[in-house]
Amino acid sequence: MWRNIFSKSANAAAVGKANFGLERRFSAAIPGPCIVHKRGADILHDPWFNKDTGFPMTERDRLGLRGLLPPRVVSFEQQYDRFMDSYHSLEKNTRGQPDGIISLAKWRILNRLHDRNETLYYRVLIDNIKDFAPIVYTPTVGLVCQNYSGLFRRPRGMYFSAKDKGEMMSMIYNWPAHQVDMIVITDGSRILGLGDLGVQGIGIPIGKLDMYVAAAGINPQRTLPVMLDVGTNNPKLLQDPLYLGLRETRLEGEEYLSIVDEFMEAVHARWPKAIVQFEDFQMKWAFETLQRYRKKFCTFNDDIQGTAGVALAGLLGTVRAQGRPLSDFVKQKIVVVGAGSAGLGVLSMAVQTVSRMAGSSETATNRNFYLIDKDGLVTKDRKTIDPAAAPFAKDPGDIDGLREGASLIEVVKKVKPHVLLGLSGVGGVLKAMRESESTKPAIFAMSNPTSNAECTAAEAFKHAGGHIVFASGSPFENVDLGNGRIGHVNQANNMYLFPGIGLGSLLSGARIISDGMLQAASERLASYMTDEETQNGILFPSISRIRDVTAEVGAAVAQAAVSEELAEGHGEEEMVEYVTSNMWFPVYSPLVHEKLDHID
Ligand SMILES: NC(=O)c1ccc[n+]([C@@H]2O[C@H](COP(=O)([O-])OP(=O)(O)OC[C@H]3O[C@@H](n4cnc5c(N)ncnc54)[C@H](O)[C@@H]3O)[C@@H](O)[C@H]2O)c1
Ligand SMILES: O=C(O)C[C@H](O)C(=O)O
Ligand SMILES: [Mg+2]
Repeated sequence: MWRNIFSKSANAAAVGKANFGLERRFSAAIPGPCIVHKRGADILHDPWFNKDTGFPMTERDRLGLRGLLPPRVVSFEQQYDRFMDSYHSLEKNTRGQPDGIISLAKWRILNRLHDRNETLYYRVLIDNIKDFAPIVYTPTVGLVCQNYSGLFRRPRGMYFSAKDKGEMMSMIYNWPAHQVDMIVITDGSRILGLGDLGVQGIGIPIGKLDMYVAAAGINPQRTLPVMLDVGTNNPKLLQDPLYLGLRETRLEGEEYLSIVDEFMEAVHARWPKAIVQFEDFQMKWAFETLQRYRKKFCTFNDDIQGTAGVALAGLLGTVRAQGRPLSDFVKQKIVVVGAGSAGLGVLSMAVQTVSRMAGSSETATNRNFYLIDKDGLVTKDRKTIDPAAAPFAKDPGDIDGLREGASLIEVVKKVKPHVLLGLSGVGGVLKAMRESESTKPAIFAMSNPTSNAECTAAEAFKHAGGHIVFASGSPFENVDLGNGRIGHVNQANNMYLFPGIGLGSLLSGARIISDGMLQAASERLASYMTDEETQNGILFPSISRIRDVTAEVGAAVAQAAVSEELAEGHGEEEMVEYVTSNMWFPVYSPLVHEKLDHID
């Protein structure tokens, strides 16, 4: 019933019964044969096809592998168990060492498997997503990026640099896969909350695409991580002899945009339907590239749009957690700290939602939202204000004694917000939240990685009170509040949405990714939780349910695309089933060799 509250929702309309008319893009759970164009040792060295000791004898004969492997054939299950045993031994052997050392050791063992045998890698990742996501994704991926030049062994993905200008249209054909569906690109300029890491930021697209495979069932052979190396302004990296990127300061202005334009043209010339996700671009380029490409290509910016959808789902969940009707969202007082791509993305989606609920214009619905950046409360009195932040600047007449640049603590004390949402990496305000007007105030410490979180979960429950709702961008353990009470920790991370946004767009064949599709994604995530869960402060599902959540989100996105006539129709009832049945799942497929000169 709750799902129908958004009466103007883009996904509300049931759509026609016709199939999308697309060929099935992903292999189904029962594997069909897989065509390979190589033989012998070349297959053993190709992680897409390698089965290690798992090649059956018939296949060893067919592919010229006899004698290249020890004679015993080991089953997939045995290989799986052997890997997990090694992983658990590593856990035991590193116990007591510093966290960073342990995390990197875990990342190395997983990365070695990734480089050797992708089928086994993705199977262990999917089955153990709760334990492995914090290693291949946030927070360890941040540490990997920081140490990337030293950790580098084998390349993964593609690197387009400022030196490749004029070459990209041909370079794109160097990528070995015939079809690419999903691309995640970064220029390394704002990696999590760690700043400009230049070429080392490639770890982020790799980690995001791992989540696409694990959560959305995108075939890994159809994913492409991309680094756009336009230099770095990080003085440490510029002086580091081991640094693997261009040792030049970043391109700016038209020079910068011409590189991104060339990349986008090259990608879409080869794979016209590929979806491009922009990730961890500094704010000015995040907004600029989104506006530049979103009407022309199927593309979205995860930090602006994915984050906004996840935060909105959490904000709506907070209203439910407070035992109030969803329509009370229009009355929620929300303080957002951080006026960057993420904070502004959240605010604009929240404003759109309030204006839809209240049936009023967006300018009239800003009253309850407060924006704070490194210079304090953002008001119209500010001398220079970023155009993207301007719509959220407070009217000095509206802020009841607060002034331009008021500190976070002043704002929280005065406003007594229902929700404090951090996307800036700054903390220190928790005690003030005790004075919130809400019976169940919410704290969203969304900055990543863990070291940049606005506060830890334990600090939040200790200082703001055991009754709060808490969510963080990076994972924390639940908190023991004593007397058998548990402070539940939610992970408010865009990983709950971007895989479904990509999957739903891909399967529907949508031409672009519209606001309606993003809104549908967010609402489906919000409605995924039961009333009982939200009342217990559980706003987001456990990550172990991420494949199921992603199927739901993907279906909502596809339905919204259909109802906006951005894609062709499909019956609502079958949509989740259709999406689920198109998810790739890692099993060994029989390999069949085909000579390349037999292909047209
Ligand atoms: N949980 C998630 O899903 C998620 C998604 C996107 C971004 N993030 C995290 O959010 C953070 C910000 O990302 P972004 O893209 O908006 O970055 P950004 O660089 O565009 O913006 C950072 C903002 O923080 C503000 N800031 C810096 N110091 C401050 C201070 N002392 N007090 C108040 N504000 C201050 C800056 O003025 C700026 O407005 C990063 O740590 C990122 O990892 C999390
Ligand atoms: O990468 C993440 O974990 C979330 C988000 O995209 C971020 O930039 O922090
Ligand atoms: Mg990001």
